[in-house]
Order: sequence, then C-alpha cells, then structure tokens
Amino acid sequence: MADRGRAGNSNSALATIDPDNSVPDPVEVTAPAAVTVDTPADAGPPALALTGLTKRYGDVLAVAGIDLTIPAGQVVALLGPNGAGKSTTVDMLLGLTRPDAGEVRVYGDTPRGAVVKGRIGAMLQDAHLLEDSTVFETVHMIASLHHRPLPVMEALRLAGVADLAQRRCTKLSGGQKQRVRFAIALVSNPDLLVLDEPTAAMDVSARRAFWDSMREFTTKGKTVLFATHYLAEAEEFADRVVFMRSGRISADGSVAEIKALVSNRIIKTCLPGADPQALAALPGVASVDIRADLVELACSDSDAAIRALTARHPEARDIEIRAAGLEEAFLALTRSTPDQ
Ligand SMILES: Nc1ncnc2c1ncn2[C@@H]1O[C@H](COP(=O)(O)OP(=O)(O)OP(=O)(O)O)[C@@H](O)[C@H]1O
Repeated sequence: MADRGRAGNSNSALATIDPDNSVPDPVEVTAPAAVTVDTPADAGPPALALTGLTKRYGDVLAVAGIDLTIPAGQVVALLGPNGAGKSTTVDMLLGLTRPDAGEVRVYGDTPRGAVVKGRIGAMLQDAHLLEDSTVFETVHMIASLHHRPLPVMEALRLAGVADLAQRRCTKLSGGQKQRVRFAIALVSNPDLLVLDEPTAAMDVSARRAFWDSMREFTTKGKTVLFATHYLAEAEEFADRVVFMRSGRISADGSVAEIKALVSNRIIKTCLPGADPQALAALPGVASVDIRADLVELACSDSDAAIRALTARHPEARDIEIRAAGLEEAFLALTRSTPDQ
C-alpha cells in the first residue's frame, strides 16, 4: 500500500464485516477487532457519510441500506463483483440517482450542494464529451461553471492530456477520452474525487500515468473514492477497501486487513489426480482450487499445510508458496457471501 504521508489519513479505518453477510466455510473468516480512528477534535464533517442508503429497481434491491463514513484524506477502493451495487452507490452519492431511503452527506452537505460548490468531482465511465469542441474548450467550459477552478492547462497536465489540448474530442482514442474525463473531474479543484472504473480503456502506460497523477492529487490531502475491477490498483493505491456484494458492504478495512480475512499464504503445486476433499481436510488449508494437474491451496496456516501436504503427497512437485493477494480475498468474499 502506498504511504503518501498525508495528514489526517486514518489508514486502517474500521475493519468490519457485515454480520448478515459473514463468510461461511470453506473460507474461514473472522472479523478483526474494529480499529479506532483518531479524529482530531476540531475535524470538520467527514468527506462522505452514507446512512441507510437504499435503492431498488423493481425486484432488484441494488443497494440495501448501506452505512459508510469516509474521513477527509482517505483513498478508498470500492470493490465487488458485477451487479454488486457500486455504480448505483456512486450515482446516489453524486446526486445522479435519488435514493429510495437513507441519506448522503458530502462534507456535511447534500450531493447537489457539494457539486454546486465544486467540492466533489466525478469521473464516470460513460460521460459524454462535447464532440465538436477541442479538449481545451471542453475542460474550459467546465471550469467556467466553478468558483475556484484550477487553471485549465494545469488540469490537462495533471490528467496527462496537455499535449492534446487543441485536439477535437471526436479524434480521441478511448483511453485519451478517459483522461479528458479525468481532467474534467479535476478542474473544479474538488476535495472529494469519485471515480467509477477510472482506468477502464487505458493501456498499461496510460494507467501508470493516471495513477502518478492521482498520487500528486492525493498528496494535497484530498479524498478519493474509486470503484474498480483492477484489484492490483486497489492494492497499490487504496488506504482502505470497501467490498460490496448484493447491495451490501460485506467487508471494510485496509488492504492488509481484507487480505487477512481469508488466508495468509497460497501453496501451488503440480499434483496429478489430487482429491480435493482430502486436500481440503489437511491442517491449515482453508480452500482448494484444482485446474488439471495444478493445485492451489489457500492456507490459514501454511507451515502446517506444507508439512501435511509433503508427508501425504511426496509426489507433489514444483511447489511454490506465495503471500495471498487481494485477488484471493476478492474471490473468497465473492464465493462465500450469498446472493439476495
Ligand atoms: N437503471 C436500472 N434499472 C434496473 N436495474 C438496474 C439499473 N441500474 C442498475 N440496476 C441493477 O442494480 C444492480 C446493481 O447494479 P450496479 O450497476 O450498481 O452494480 P455494479 O456493482 O456497479 O456492477 P458492475 O461492476 O457490473 O458495473 C444490478 O442487479 C443491476 O442490474
């Protein structure tokens, strides 16, 4: 996890597990003790406070009464499988969708109030650009709507599109359009930046440049909430991970805390004809994944597991042990929490 050394960045806020959504066997999950967040006595309202936020589409309960508080200065990744309710949550906190119940407060204000004051900037996947205008004109037009915008060229530079300032938006590639959307989100000089899958359509170098710009943005103590399917990005850039499933928050904590919820190590080995149930019964093994001759054991105690594995299966070869990543945690949380 990146350490940006930002003031007021309460890094490991509230590692919690929704009791209704706790993860059953085969992955053993125990909720770590809640971590107390140090909040200065004179701290203002949190950057974001969602209370009982609910949205239903017909029979689908897209967001099921979530509570979430994000202190100013945190960088939070919103993760979850397709249809978990991430975009609906983002739309509600931006005031684009009206909740059926519950409340959103952005620095103590309504979403609309926060947007009008330029305190919240958003980068949405399908936001349209002004096709007949240049990149500069587009971002300039947005800047003119705000009280305290950044200089347009500064926003373009931060978003890595300064060299495209005079290019018409129709002539941009998908990844370049994404970066222009980033410039639009930045130009109001917001305190809270909300990004829905910001690096979708970006190539590897554009993605790297994007996160370098984000680092520059977050060193100023700004707050960021980003929904993503790129777990490596969440792992590298987020102070905190909020995991949604079936409209609920099913895990909330630092990357390390989320990873610790599932297993501590992965043992990978080539073991033809392995019996998954026998492997799952080995001491220290939390779950088993077998693909052809390759076996992966997610372990709660890898020392015990490796001893038992090699004792019972001396034929196991090409054994590797690695630390479990956010991907394993994501898969376990996705597998183990029930659909509505
Ligand atoms: N306008 C809508 N009308 C009807 N159902 C909707 C609408 N928007 C979202 N849904 C449903 O609400 C649920 C949550 O959708 P949402 O887009 O918020 O999930 P998500 O976590 O952002 O998914 P993804 O990762 O695929 O973008 C899904 O079942 C989706 O089909």
